[in-house]
This record gives sequence, C-alpha cells and structure tokens, in this order.
Amino acid sequence: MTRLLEARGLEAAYYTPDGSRVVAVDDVSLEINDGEVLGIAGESGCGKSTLGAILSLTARDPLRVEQGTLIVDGQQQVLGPRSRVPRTWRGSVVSLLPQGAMNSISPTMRVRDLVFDVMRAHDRGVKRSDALDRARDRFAELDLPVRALDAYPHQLSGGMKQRVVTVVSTLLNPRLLIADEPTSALDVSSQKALIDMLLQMLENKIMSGVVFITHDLPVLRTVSDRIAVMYAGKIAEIGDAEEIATAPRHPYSAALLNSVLVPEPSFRRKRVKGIPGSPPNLLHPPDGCRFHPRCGLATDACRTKQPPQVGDELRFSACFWSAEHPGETVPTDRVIPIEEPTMISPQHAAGQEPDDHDRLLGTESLSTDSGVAR
Ligand SMILES: Nc1ncnc2c1ncn2[C@@H]1O[C@H](COP(=O)(O)OP(=O)(O)OP(=O)(O)O)[C@@H](O)[C@H]1O
Repeated sequence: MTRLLEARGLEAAYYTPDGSRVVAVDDVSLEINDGEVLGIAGESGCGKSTLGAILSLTARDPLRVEQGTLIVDGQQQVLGPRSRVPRTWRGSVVSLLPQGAMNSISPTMRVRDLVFDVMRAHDRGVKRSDALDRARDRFAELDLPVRALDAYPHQLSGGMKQRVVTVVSTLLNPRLLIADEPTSALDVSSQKALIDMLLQMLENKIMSGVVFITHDLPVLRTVSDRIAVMYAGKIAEIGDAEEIATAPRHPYSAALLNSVLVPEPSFRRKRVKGIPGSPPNLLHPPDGCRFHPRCGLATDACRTKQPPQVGDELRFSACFWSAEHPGETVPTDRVIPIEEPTMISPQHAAGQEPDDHDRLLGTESLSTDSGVAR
C-alpha cells in the first residue's frame, strides 16, 4: 500500500496575550495510505482543529507550529518557527475545508466569483473563463447542478452550500483534503450526500486522501477507513475504524464509545454513561498518561510515566494497560470509575438543542431537490 502522508513529531502551541504557552498538539505522528479516509475523533478541545491546521499548513497567530515534518506524496516539508511553506503547497498538495466554511462565503459573492478567487490565489495569471470551465467540468463530474455556479450563498440549501464549498476547495486537486467538522451543521440526508460525494472524489482521484475531523463517532465510523482518537493534544489510539468502534484497546476510546447517544425506542429511559470529570487544561496537563485522572484502569505507572505506544504506526494504543494486555479489547464495564447515569431527552440524544433541531428541519424542508433555490 502506498503511503500518502507521513507526519512526524508534530507540535503546535497557542501563545496567549498573558504570555502563556498552550501546547494543543504534542508530539503527534501519523500516517495515511493512498485512497484512505482517516477520521479524527475526540472531545471538544482535544486538539482536532489544531492538528487540522498543522496538516493543512494554515496555522496562524496565536497558533505557532513549533516542530514536525510532513511528507505528502513524497514531498517533504519541515515545520518550525523558521520554516517557509511554499505557496504551491496550499490548495494543491494539502487543502483545508475549515469548520463553518459554508457560512463564511461573502453573501454578495456568487459561487463563480469564489471559484475565480480560489484559482487565482494559486495562479495569479489564471483566466476567469478557464477557472469557470474547470469548475463547470468538476460540478458535472460530481453531479452537482452547474447553475449553482451563478447562485449567491443564500440561494443554496445548507447541504448544497457545503458540497459546493467542498468542491471549490478541491479544484486544484490537492493530494490531501482536511475536512474539519464538514457534516456537523447538516441534517442526516445532507450528511450522507456530502459523505457520498467525498468518497466519489476519492474514487475519481480528485484527491488521494481525506482527514475527516468530527466529534460525531457514528459519522466517523461510516466514512473512515481508520480512526485516530485524540485526547489532550495526543493520539490515544489509532486503528481500523471498525476495530476502534467495536474493539477499542485504549480506555479513553472505550469511554468515548460508551458515551455515544444512540436514539432508540427506549432511549427516554436509557442510562447514558458519560465520561466522568473533564479533559485537562492544556496549560497544565497531568503528569504521566493525560487520561489517568479519568481512567478506571489507571495504575501508579500511569500517574507518573509517559504511556508506551503499543503497536505500529497504523494501529497503536498509547497505554500501559494495552502493553500488559497486547491485542486485547478494553473491558468497557471497567473503564469508567464513577458511574454518573444521565437521563436524556430526544433532542439531546440526537446531539442537538431543541431549537437547532427544529431550525435544521425547517431549513432543509424549504430546499428544493437539487438544493438550489429557483
Ligand atoms: N486562541 C487560543 N488561545 C489559547 N488556547 C487555545 C486557542 N484556541 C484553542 N486553544 C486551546 O487549544 C486546545 C485545542 O483546541 P482545538 O480547537 O484544536 O480543539 P478541538 O478538538 O478542535 O475542539 P472543538 O471540537 O471544540 O473544535 C483547546 O484546549 C483550547 O483550549
């Protein structure tokens, strides 16, 4: 299998106005094979978006990438305070679909203007007509209505807007697309349409790999070949999506899976096992394994020493328990020390506030079939 990405020793920190240094991604290494979707999972604040910014070379103040190496499709980029990223990398080697991208298009800009801007950012001399031709071909290839190019953002449904922005951000055929929470604001049918389109783009070799960032584990299981579970700036576990979802080897992955809310007929009475406590403040992360204060399997070693990485680059768990039980699945009934049963409402089970839920349904029910208002 060909390696598309090798990322080694990535480290990035936020510098706050009071001079503090918050290390949000700490010594992260990972690999992606050609044609793969790598999902990045983890609770809010664990460093997913920061990792996305490093991989897409889009880190900006107050975030500084302090060290690491990226090798994409055989091309190497050393990262650090003094490294200069060639302009040709952004958009064509790596491209970011940022969180909330679909809502950040200027309301006075037609999609075709956005297309021209994106193409011109890479090639100052590109002609408007050539940029548009390329977009037209791409829209047709992916069964998107070509007339969406003439639309203003407000004329597109949420789902169509997100698909359009995704296509525009990959017009330069990046080898790797980093999609940060691309489905989070979408209803389920728009989520499916976007995921189908991303998979089609991979099949058509528009890009060779995708990093898909979301806290939504069921979505991640559907779309990913492998999943990396992040905790407090580090990768706790990485492996095949199915294995992570059904046979986790790291107590944090198991706890995260236990806390997924699955809507089912009896869910009003369902007791959900949340993860007790909260993720650490990254200004002062705990010694040893960063998950140890919340882990039911923690031993003295976990409290004082860095956990070993058990496995290889493609499938590992950074955990003392895993080292003692190689290849074993974490006993999920033992990972959560203090059980805090929570009664949940239907809206919370779907991961939405009641108002958001209604708004989403309302918005989408106004959309036309093609997603473009006439
Ligand atoms: N501007 C900032 N200044 C200081 N610290 C920051 C800043 N932005 C993020 N952080 C810290 O960096 C850590 C990682 O943030 P990041 O946004 O990468 O997490 P995330 O997993 O993507 O979260 P979410 O799912 O909520 O988007 C967090 O703990 C956060 O407190």
